[in-house]
Amino acid sequence: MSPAMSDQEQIFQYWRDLAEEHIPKMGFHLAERPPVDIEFTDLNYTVPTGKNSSKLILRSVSGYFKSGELTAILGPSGAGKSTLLNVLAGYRGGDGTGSILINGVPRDARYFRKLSRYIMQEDVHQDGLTVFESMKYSADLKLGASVGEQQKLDMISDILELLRLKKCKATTTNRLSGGEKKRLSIALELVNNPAVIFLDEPTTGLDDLSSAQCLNLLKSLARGGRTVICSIHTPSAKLFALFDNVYIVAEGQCVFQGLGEDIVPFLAQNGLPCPKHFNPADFIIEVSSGEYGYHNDKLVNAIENGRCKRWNRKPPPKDFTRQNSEREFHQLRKQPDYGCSTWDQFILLSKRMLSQQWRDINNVVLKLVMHVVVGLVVGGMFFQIGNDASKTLFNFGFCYVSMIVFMYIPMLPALVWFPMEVQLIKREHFNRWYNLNSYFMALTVSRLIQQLLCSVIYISIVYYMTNQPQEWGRVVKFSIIMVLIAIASDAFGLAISSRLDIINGCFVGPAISVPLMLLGCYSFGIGSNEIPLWVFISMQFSYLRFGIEGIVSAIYGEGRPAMVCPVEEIYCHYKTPTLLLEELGMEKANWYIAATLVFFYFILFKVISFVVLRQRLRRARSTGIIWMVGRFIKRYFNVATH
Ligand SMILES: Nc1ncnc2c1ncn2[C@@H]1O[C@H](COP(=O)(O)OP(=O)(O)OP(=O)(O)O)[C@@H](O)[C@H]1O
Repeated sequence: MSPAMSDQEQIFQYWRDLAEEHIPKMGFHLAERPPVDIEFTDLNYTVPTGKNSSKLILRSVSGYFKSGELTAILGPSGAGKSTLLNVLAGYRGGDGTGSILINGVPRDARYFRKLSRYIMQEDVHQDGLTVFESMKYSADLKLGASVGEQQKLDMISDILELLRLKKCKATTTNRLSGGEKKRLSIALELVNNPAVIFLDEPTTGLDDLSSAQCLNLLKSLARGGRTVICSIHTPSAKLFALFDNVYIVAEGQCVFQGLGEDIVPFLAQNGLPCPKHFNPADFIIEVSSGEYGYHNDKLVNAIENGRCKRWNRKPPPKDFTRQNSEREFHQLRKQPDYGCSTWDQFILLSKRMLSQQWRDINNVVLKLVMHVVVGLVVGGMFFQIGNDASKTLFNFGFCYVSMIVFMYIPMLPALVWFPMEVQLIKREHFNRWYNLNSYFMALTVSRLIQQLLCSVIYISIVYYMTNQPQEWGRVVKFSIIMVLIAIASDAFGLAISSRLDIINGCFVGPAISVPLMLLGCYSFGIGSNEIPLWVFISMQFSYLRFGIEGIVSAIYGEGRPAMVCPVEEIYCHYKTPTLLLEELGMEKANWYIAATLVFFYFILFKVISFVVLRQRLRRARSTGIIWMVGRFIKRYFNVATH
């Protein structure tokens, strides 16, 4: 060590030399990348906080993040680190202003997303898949058929080796430790060798050793010519020495940008000497938090809110030329948005969803057993009444109960499961794994298979036990309408939960079902002529109305002959099915129309959840009706906060 070095510089040098020995070497398949430098100027970002109010989170910040460097965005809690990262990655951009240049050219969000990856703070992974399978799906989706099978396997092996995940290759993702989950998040995004990697707090929840290993890995990725930018909470001196560039944010403004070891002279120049043996990262964060009085304006001015490059004195890596980068940019523009076609994505996603569903064997068994038990209970309660003319109204009760069973059983799991799934979709879709069309098609198909199986089990039990008409036509029609109700209810649950979180969704879903059920049965006992016009119009919005019409038509419609009146009964009022249909207000009900309308609602709910999800993934603030409905519910009926 040079004797001319200050104490802090010597400490820095010591940690840096030590870290150098631990930086892993890149595998063959993570070849070096041409440089992608990011420069931003006068970036402002505002979020709405109320009807007429907003909050300015980023205030005219500027900065320069070079390729080949590991950059840390540091700052006190709430300073705006994650927001800056989100805006730079393009994850949020709704109400932002300012310029972002990529290699000196204004960022085109669409192309930029092809060369960057964003690793979010939450390590949510696809349950039920092993580490290797997750990597394989990632490779198949992102690289498609353009890369041979053996090449993909070699690449996966390289990445798993680099991230020390080889030993847990066969472990399912839900059994991984926190550090392993974090490394898997990084591994999944390394598959197509991105040039820019954003990471939101990659060391949160990790112990010192795992944090060091994680940052060493990021450093090695940066060495390969990538631009690696992460937000991070106060790192130890040892970790801090790993960063090539640090960007400190306080109150949405930049208070320092440059080499970590230059923080000490920078602060000293501004009359804030860092105590000896004090971690400069801790000190500047304490200063910007106001521990030693208010100095932020002075620091922001000194660093020109990020415009000053004086402290960013590290030369850019030599090996990469801008020419290469421009060539790569040009090629990127020609590349399709996704690694494989919509059809291939659909096949891969369906395969993934189906294997996840069937591997969660406890859930499959629970669903099947539940349908058997409910079937036996309903069948037992309405035992052998289907052809008994003295129990016709009671049998109508069976039809109604079956419809409610097929509404609640598919809807409630969708309300609970989908908000969690949305977090995964956000990550995978943002990082260009697949488009939403193929995801939705795969989701629909994969859920349909289990629903069909469960429906067949329930229907076989109840239809036989309750002695409904043993005519094939009626059996088929009853089964079809029941399955349609089930899939429409599942789609209804997904439509709600694609906008709301679990708590609000579980409140709103059943609450909306109540009027739908009431509208479904409104005319019972009064006949169709007595229905007020406004109720009649409202009834058209209840898919359950068409559901019950379909069930009743299948059982009693189309000229069913008179039922058997038991000898012990003197008089059976509803012996003739047409009389029952009149009293129910369903004399004009037609099974084909009812089935078509339930199917129409299924499609409508699917379209709603698709549009809502697309809007959420785009992260654009719109004034659309769905956004407003979501805001309204969150604002005035948010049971999650009460
Ligand atoms: N949608 C929003 N509505 C209102 N305020 C918001 C919103 N998003 C962020 N903020 C506020 O903006 C500020 C910066 O948030 P951000 O998450 O970027 O901070 P951070 O520096 O990453 O904090 P931490 O280190 O605690 O994660 C915080 O005060 C936060 O409350």
